[in-house]
Amino acid sequence: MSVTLRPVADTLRGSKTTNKNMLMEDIKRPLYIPYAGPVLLETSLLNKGSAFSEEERVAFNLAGLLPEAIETIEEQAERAYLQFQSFSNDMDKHIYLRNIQDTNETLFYRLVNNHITEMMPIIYTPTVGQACEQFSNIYRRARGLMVSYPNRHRIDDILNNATRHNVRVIVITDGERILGLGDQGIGGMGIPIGKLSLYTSCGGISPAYTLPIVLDVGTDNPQRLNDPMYMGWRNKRISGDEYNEFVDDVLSAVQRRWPNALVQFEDFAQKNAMPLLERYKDRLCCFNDDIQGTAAVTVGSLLAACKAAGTQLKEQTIAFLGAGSAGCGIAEAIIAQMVSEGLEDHQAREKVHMVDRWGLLQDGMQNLLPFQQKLTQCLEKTQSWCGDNGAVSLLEVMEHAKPTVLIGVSGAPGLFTEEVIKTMHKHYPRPIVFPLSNPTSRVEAIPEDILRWTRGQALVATGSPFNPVELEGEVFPIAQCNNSYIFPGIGLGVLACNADRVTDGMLMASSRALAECSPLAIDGEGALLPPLEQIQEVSKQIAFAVARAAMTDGVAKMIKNVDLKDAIERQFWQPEYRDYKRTSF
Ligand SMILES: O=C([O-])CC(=O)C(=O)O
Ligand SMILES: [Mg+2]
Repeated sequence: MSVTLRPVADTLRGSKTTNKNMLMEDIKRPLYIPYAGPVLLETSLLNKGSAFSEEERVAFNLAGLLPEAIETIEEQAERAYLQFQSFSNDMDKHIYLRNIQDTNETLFYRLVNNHITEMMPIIYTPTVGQACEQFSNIYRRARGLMVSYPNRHRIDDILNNATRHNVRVIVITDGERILGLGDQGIGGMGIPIGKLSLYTSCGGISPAYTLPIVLDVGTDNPQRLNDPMYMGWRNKRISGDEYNEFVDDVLSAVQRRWPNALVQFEDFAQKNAMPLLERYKDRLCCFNDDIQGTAAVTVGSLLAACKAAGTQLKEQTIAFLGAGSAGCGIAEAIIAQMVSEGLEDHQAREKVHMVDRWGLLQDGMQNLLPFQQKLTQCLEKTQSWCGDNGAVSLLEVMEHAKPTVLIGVSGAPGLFTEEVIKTMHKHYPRPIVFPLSNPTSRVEAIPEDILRWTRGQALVATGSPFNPVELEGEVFPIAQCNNSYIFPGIGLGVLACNADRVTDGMLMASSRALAECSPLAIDGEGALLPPLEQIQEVSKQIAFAVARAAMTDGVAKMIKNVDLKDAIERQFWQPEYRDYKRTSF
């Protein structure tokens, strides 16, 4: 079933102004542009292809460069969709869409927005994972910035070469932990490109404001290093001081060049992800999507599930498989929410069980990272749970802690076994099971199995998209609990109120706003998360909550008396062609 979200303009407080009209006026205003002829056709942000009008074809020296027919964007999108459908495999579809993105961005977004449910898995998870692995093999055109270590002496020059000048959102990776696929070197660029496509498609951030960056610091992936096609710096990864100084230099240069840009850290390896976030969160407007974005969407989904069941998060007992920075980030966000519901910090921590490859995190364990040390269980509680080797396995946690919620962020496929799930179900009739690892090939268990093992009683959400499951005549929709429900709204909110930091309060606000949009929470039945067709409205609601939290936390530089919902509507870019007027060339 589907729920109709009221448009953000109706649901949010404030005067009833005609946001849509204001936006249409902006679109109607002509753009004065300094390009003509083939250069204009090759400028992807401005190209309209066959939609250039007769007057524009004359004014911009395009006569004879285009077919006779003058088309609307909708007609162009229809043709592009037919071509898209003619490809039988997802990689070819991905290459095809990326090509449209590189030649006509407005058309690309119109097409994607028209078919968001079908195309999101092609431009984003899971197909983007394969596109990262094969990045050099399928390479066509330059996009974004590749800042390589050998070029470290000219970082400012590199940033000056960006084709976009007014950059407001940057997604940056060093390609070391791409989804669950490990080190892909510069192939990691596929991820910032895909994430930023969603910033535009789902969050209405103009593509002119977005910039993907990959830090080319080498790769330790032997397949990439030995591949004659590999296009990155053919070198082992730099590390330690060398790495930190390089990242510092790049981020300082970014801050000088675009002081107002939001920086999203993406798919850094565990050893760097949390330290980078700690180093920059009070210096830059930034967040780490894998730690904080995943945490926000997971807490939002859990809040929705609890609301539907008439309980609170503080009443749940949680188990994690995967105690890396993403898992621990989610755990801390869950604990913060439980504390806000009235638990003491230590009571909340007792409810959260982190299991990694060495078993349950317990007091006194060797080699724990600082963020893991806060998430151990005390030995008095767990000593009777131990197996023969002194470690406590996931199965033993299921047996003894009797969790109601199981979250997988391990990147290790198949570890939610039948025995694990059935043990959980034995103790709790309606288990909540979120195998979140991406892409599809890394999922801890497939939804169909989990539902079969629990006779349809589990509430399942995954990180990658899965089709609904049919079981004994019933159809179960599978929510995609992916940070893509969160980061576009955060970006929109940050831009709408000119925030200069991303605070914990803003992230918590994004979770709560998402939970408010859940069909299951609203109606007590249906999908846990809203359908993708509603993602733009969801992003606006999240943006509103995020901007309000930014104001409360004193990090918004919004001019007084500006209506926030207007600011969000006005910020929201839609793929429409604008009229062009010629300026002097
Ligand atoms: O990209 C995605 O689908 C979610 C994500 O951030 C990750 O798995 O690293
Ligand atoms: Mg990621």
